[in-house]
Amino acid sequence: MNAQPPRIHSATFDPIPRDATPLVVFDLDGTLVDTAPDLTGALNYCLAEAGLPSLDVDAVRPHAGRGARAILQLGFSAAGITADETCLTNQLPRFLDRYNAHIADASMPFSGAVDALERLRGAGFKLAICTNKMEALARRLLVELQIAGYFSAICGSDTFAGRKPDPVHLLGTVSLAGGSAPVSIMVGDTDTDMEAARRAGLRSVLVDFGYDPCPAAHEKADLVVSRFSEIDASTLLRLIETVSAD
Ligand SMILES: O=C(O)COP(=O)(O)O
Ligand SMILES: [Mg+2]
Repeated sequence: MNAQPPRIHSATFDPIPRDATPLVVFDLDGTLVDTAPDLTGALNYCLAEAGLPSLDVDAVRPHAGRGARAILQLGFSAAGITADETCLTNQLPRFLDRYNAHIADASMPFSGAVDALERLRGAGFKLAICTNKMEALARRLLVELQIAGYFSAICGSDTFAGRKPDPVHLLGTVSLAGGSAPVSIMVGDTDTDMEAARRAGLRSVLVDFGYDPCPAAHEKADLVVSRFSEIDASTLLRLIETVSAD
């Protein structure tokens, strides 16, 4: 059983509805789950089929949040080959089939992530996923990791007409989760996430252990954390109230 939604002391701040349940929207790759190992596995499968050398996971990790095409491009360019659109379009189904079949072989939630989900749910927060992964892949990963049940909505790059940083993606996720933007927070690892939050009018938390915590992402984030233990109910409620009072 979930606890009662925490009280947000918002009486003086328009437009937060008094009875709104706070919502935390998580990015997936590089934020909740370290997906780089299985993305690297799918890449190396394609490279091997093409007779090209494999890449180490550490070489792929900084690019792991940029989608399958970018990861394929990285692998081919490391072998000195410029992969044109036709090459990428040909490789993509192979990559995605392999990834789909091995999506949780070695991918793991980051340290403290599941405890944070448990803690926030216990404190009455709603939780959701807004990822630029395709929705079916995101769902499969979360189910295989046995954490899908935490989320009121799981929205991927193909769920709505736009994807992050298009605010349509984030606002659609908030709406599907039954949340309200003024009491919602985006937690992510890239500038794409921080920019989506800014455009959608959500508070933002940057995890600096993710795949691409660049200076622009730091600049846009309302809060930067280095571990999940820093993400607790009181910190997030304070963030909602503080920014609301601006
Ligand atoms: O797969 C991607 O393109 C990125 O996924 P993310 O939005 O969960 O980081
Ligand atoms: Mg990410």
